[in-house]
Amino acid sequence: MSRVVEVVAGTLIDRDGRFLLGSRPEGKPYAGYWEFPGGKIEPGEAPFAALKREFHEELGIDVEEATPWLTKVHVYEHSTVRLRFYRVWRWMGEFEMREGQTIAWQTPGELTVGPMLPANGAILKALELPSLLPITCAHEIGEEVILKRLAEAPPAAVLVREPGYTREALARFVVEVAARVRPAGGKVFVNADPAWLAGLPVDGVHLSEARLMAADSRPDFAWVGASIHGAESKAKAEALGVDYLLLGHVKATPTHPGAAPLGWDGFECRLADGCPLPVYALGGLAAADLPDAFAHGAQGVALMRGAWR
Ligand SMILES: Nc1nc2c([nH]c(=O)n2[C@H]2C[C@H](O)[C@@H](COP(=O)(O)OP(=O)(O)OP(=O)(O)O)O2)c(=O)[nH]1
Ligand SMILES: [Mg+2]
Repeated sequence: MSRVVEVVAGTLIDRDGRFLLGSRPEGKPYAGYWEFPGGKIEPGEAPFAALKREFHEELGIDVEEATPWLTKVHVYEHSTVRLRFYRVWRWMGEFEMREGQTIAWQTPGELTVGPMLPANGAILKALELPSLLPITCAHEIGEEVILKRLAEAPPAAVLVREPGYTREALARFVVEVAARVRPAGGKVFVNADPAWLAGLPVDGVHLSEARLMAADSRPDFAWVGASIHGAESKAKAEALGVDYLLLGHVKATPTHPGAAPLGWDGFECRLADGCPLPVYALGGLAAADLPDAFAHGAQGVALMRGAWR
């Protein structure tokens, strides 16, 4: 394979959750296509330094706080690129279109500009996912408290996971969850045999690591998630075209008594070389762990007991 061109790109996220796209200027490959601002890393340059330089050169703004996100290798006709996407949380300065480009603030899932650079599909989907993913544990704390919480504050997405439930019990609970979450625009994912979900009001299926490893094709749902523990299942999830991953456990949790937690360094290590999919950190975590999760490349935090306290 020819040399891989190292690229950084940044997703600016504003207070309303909108993100910034720019059009590629005339004279470059894919001129007129839309992209996240960024560009090639210079020899010897650190990725974050390259991100700051590119934003200054292209938009005249200073990136003050950014965290690493997805990493994606894509083969174009003109070159093979390794794209390191960052989420940019804070910046200073007024926008100046220094390359004659156009910019547009966009709402996740409701793009009004196009076409987008072909490598960017997974990142657009990741932008539709929240930072916090609550996971149900009605088998431990009862359904009532969970359904009450969902009604009071419907989350942007919820993962139903009820080991030990019969097919009928799970179906009934999923309908109750969906009735509280979906009218507010939230997504319902369910950890179950995909065949159990036919006809139920769900947005996605979540595959346990065992189901992921046994799957020979992507289940036919708008969203497919998977739990992974290491490189083998991560590779399988990428090959299957999964949309998001859960990786843990980061801290000690009653779900896995006796098994040593990964810690944040272990979590990051499992994603060595980056991951083209958004990854939620899981296991003994709370919303207060979000800054650590972002700093270690996570999409956010998946909460089980911590979501319902
Ligand atoms: N900036 C950016 N580049 C992307 C994205 N998606 C994607 O596939 N790419 C590819 C397109 C290009 O092959 C490469 C970025 O190179 P570039 O031409 O923008 O590089 P640059 O800003 O340093 O420009 P130049 O100085 O080389 O003209 O990465 C994206 O979202 N943002
Ligand atoms: Mg550029």
